[in-house]
Amino acid sequence: FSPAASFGVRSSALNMAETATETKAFAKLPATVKPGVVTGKALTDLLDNAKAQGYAIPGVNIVGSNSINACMEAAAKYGGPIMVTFSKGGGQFICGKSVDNKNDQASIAGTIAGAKHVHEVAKLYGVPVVLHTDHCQKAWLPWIDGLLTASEEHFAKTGEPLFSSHMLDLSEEPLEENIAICKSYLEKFAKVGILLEFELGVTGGEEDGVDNSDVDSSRLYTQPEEVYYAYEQLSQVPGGAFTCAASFGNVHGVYAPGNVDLQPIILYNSQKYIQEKLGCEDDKPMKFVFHGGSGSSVEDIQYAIGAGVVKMNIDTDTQWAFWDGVRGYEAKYHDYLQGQIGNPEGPDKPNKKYYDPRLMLRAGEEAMAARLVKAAEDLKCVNVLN
Ligand SMILES: O=C(CO)COP(=O)(O)O
Ligand SMILES: O=C[C@H](O)COP(=O)(O)O
Ligand SMILES: [Zn+2]
Ligand SMILES: [Zn+2]
Repeated sequence: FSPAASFGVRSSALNMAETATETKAFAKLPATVKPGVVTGKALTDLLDNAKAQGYAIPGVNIVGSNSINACMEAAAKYGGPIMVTFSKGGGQFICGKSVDNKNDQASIAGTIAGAKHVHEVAKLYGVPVVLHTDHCQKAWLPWIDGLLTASEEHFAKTGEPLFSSHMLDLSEEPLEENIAICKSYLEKFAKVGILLEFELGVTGGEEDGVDNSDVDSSRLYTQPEEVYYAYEQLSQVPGGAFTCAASFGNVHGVYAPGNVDLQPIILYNSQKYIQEKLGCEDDKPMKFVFHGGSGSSVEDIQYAIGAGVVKMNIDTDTQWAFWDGVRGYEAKYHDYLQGQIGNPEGPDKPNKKYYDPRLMLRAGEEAMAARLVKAAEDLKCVNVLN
């Protein structure tokens, strides 16, 4: 099974250029996966490896260079890959909230700026980084169109797209329309080696400002027939690579115990159904994505990995971690942070060394990175590089 067989096709001139500036390969990962941004065939190789070895990669929502760097710092610590994920709102935030976002211009510019930051620095962290975008409903497709144009330009220059993968979340639309739009985008993505993540069913809680807390609970649980329909349709795209965000009761956010009823068995049932329909050897033909990872139990997470989950999204818990780091900093240095001058050491003592924003932001980064190391442990994504 190799839906992306044609990814990574490059001109021989580009191949020669790559040999000249050779980057070291990782011992435990396929040779195509190198430090820096991972796209095309290298990405499908990485996900195949995750599926075969039984680990999943953290997909982390970021909002700027602090959270992006915390992701890469964590990946270097736990010794595994990371997926840096831009939401439309996160991209807009990187551009700056004061900028008019007409026609998604700020979201597009900010997401590209964030991606370029990663392209520039990722190799210095020595880890494979997947550049991904999060939930995109139908009305937001112009955001993805802008990013696709940037990837096409990047591909023309370098033979690789700017972004590794995009999620299209058309689960508000009827299944046939959802998959038809996904298919038309996958045709464009495949030409430049971008992977598609599509969604079936609804992620509960809040999803990019859409409040799904009242949806009929049956919509929170995807049916195996829907997964097979999507698989069968999207497999028709030459060179297309895709993952599926199926709903098994996932909810964005963290709630009091008893409010979320995860049923990852749905993923097993879907795999079994597809395998029977296809008559294939692979007992996990679909690569699944676990949304709403925050607050999930290690048991549910590892069960889902056994059913073919290769990525888990985490946002709320890393938001909390970043804040908790800042909060801890403020608590520790409270008496040095009440004015520019004057602290417990004397009324004339300057406090510049305490209120420099880098100090509290660094505390946030450290706490976020520590939370991501824990996530990677839960996902069995530790020490998979060498
Ligand atoms: O699914 C997510 C982003 O798409 C993250 O969900 P959580 O905020 O629940 O971790
Ligand atoms: O599910 C997580 C969302 O994609 C994050 O969206 P947001 O940045 O608009 O909060
Ligand atoms: Zn959705
Ligand atoms: Zn999500």
